Amino acid sequence: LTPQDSKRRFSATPTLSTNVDDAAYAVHNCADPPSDSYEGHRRWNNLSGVSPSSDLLTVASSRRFSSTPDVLADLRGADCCQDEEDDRRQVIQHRRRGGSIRSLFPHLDSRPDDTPSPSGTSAAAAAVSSELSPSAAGVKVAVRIRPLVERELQTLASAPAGSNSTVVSVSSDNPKTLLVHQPSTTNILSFCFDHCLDSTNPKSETYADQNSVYEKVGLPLLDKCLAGYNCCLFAYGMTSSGKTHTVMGAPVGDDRGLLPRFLQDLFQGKEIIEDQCEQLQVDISYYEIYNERIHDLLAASHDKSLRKVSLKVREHPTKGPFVEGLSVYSNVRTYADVMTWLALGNKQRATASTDVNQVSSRSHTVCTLGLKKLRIVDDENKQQQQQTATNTSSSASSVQLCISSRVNIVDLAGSERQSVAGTTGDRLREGSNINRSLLTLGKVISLLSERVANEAGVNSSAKKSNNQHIPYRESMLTWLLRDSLGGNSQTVMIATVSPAPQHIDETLSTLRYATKARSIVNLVRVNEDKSACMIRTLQAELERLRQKQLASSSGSEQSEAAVALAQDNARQALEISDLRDQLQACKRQAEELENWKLARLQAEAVKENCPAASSDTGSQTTPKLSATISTSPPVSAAVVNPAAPSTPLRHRQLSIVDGGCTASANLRRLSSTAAAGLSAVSANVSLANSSIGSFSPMLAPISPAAALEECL
Ligand SMILES: Nc1ncnc2c1ncn2[C@@H]1O[C@H](COP(=O)(O)OP(=O)(O)OP(=O)(O)O)[C@@H](O)[C@H]1O
Repeated sequence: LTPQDSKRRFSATPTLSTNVDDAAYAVHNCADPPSDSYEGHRRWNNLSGVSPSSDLLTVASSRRFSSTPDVLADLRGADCCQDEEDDRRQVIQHRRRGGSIRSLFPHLDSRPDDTPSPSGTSAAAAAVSSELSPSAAGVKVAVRIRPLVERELQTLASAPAGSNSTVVSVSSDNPKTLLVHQPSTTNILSFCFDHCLDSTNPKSETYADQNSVYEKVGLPLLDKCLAGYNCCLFAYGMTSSGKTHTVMGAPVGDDRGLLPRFLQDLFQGKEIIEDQCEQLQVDISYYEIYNERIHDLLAASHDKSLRKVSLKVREHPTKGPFVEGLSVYSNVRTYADVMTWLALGNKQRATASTDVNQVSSRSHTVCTLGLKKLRIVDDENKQQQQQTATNTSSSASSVQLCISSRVNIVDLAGSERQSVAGTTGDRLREGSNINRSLLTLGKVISLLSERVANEAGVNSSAKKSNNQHIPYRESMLTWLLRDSLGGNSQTVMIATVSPAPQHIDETLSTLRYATKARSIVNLVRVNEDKSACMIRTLQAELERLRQKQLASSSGSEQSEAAVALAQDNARQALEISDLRDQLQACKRQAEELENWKLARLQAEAVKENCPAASSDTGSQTTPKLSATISTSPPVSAAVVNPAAPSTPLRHRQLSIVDGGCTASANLRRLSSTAAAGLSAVSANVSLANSSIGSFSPMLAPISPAAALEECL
């Protein structure tokens, strides 16, 4: 960093007493975004003056330590608080704008919550087991074409007229197809990838800036790692093709690379997750593989000898290869904190100038983020746990591990030709080591893609090469990335290429590697703690039982209603039966009336045709009634009540009406002999001042003679 640069950049803060403050300012407060990536490079390297405090050194020796605010404050000064506030404000603003958590982080939906499905435990258990069982996930490949750089433009200026300035482009027909124009043969080769990102011309509509690269490549990985999958992103390409620009870019501003953007969103997501009774614990480690040796980039020491101590790779029986003694900063709280660690690592990584790249990475760097999603168990849940797990009641913790994942972001050193890079001495040795490890990486990729082809039955020599050994341990890089290549990881390769004709061979080589990498299939699964999984299943079971109990209690309410309804029905049935009885009675009355009419018609017929005979025969068959009306003056109307002949005669009454006066007589059966003449009076008729309104309206008033006839 030249004094002029420094003056320009830090003009806003005239008195910065320590290098630590400079570093913090460079990371967090640079108001002037870098004009190009080289500027960005320098900005990261500006942190070379960071000299961590002795406190940090003491903690660092224990290798695993927490990323406490004091430690970070030592590294970057007090300005951090402002950045934390900014992060928080961003999230709050998003919420105020009505933005939902889900819209910002769709992955929050991808995990099944604890609410059991109606079908109960079996569904919950099935969901749990399906998450834990591995599924196939192909390695995704994105290719990014960087713009021509100054050096390439100069070379082109001296090229013969009419020659192509760029030989790599994205097909206008298919955005996933990359076209390479071979200048020597005028052939056009096409390659297919998951994303083709053209960053050659900022004025083009399809220009892929840093943000669109992040959204296409980084954001899906963020979703995956928050859902509990291990993830890996590695940038691959020749030297100076734009790997570091893509992964790191500048620490601030629009030129920020994929990793800072990823971290920013991760920490925004952390805030949101923590609003939901969950915690997201983020650990960070950062190392480089330089000349096949591993250096801890976060071994924050001013002592250079300690900083460059070579660490060893060991094999954990279940977790696989790991770097022994690597510093891991646990529980990093904010984006500002994590950027401080990243800045420290970037300024410690090995870079040097070559003929093709002024700031060429001389090592592969691996930034590893360990994520742990913890659930804060409330008292109710705790009680439930105590009930289910009787022995653990005293040790029930208030925090429960749900899922964990590991993210490796790898910025590989670029392959280089000695003749082009113009390297000698240390640079040459570095270059050959870089090439050797990249060669092993290429071999591993080739063998893995062959294995996939064999399994698919594409390769004829299937049997032979299916069991072929994959030489992961031939280089540190492939050994440490074993899980990312053919293991349990959602992996993305971002291949960077230069569009310049003079790099066409390296470009084609990169694209062929990328094509092979794209055919690798990993077996991925959610890293969920088994006990958490068990607790989740038990909670689902408990909830199912609760729901069942709730349903049965609401069932008893229903049965009460059913009883009331049944009683109602019974009441109604009784009423119906009453009505039916009444109807029957009415029908019977109607029948009696019919019968009576019939009898009357018969009597009339007998009287008209043969009165003597009829009386003889009638005396034998039908008992007759007779009455002498001895009223004076003679009555004008007579009514018999009731009219039905089936009613016993003694209950029937003859009423004789005359001008409002009623005479009534009880009818008596006469003997058959007496019945022969109507003169035999047997009815006692008395007059009374009573109304006849009580008589049935069914019987119309008729003449006294007719009334008597009816009685008979
Ligand atoms: N997309 C881009 N837009 C603008 N400039 C870019 C882009 N990609 C790369 N560059 C420029 O190209 C040069 C080389 O980029 P970078 O250092 O990222 O390459 P590299 O692949 O990491 O190289 P090495 O392997 O040597 O480290 C830098 O000056 C950088 O600014």
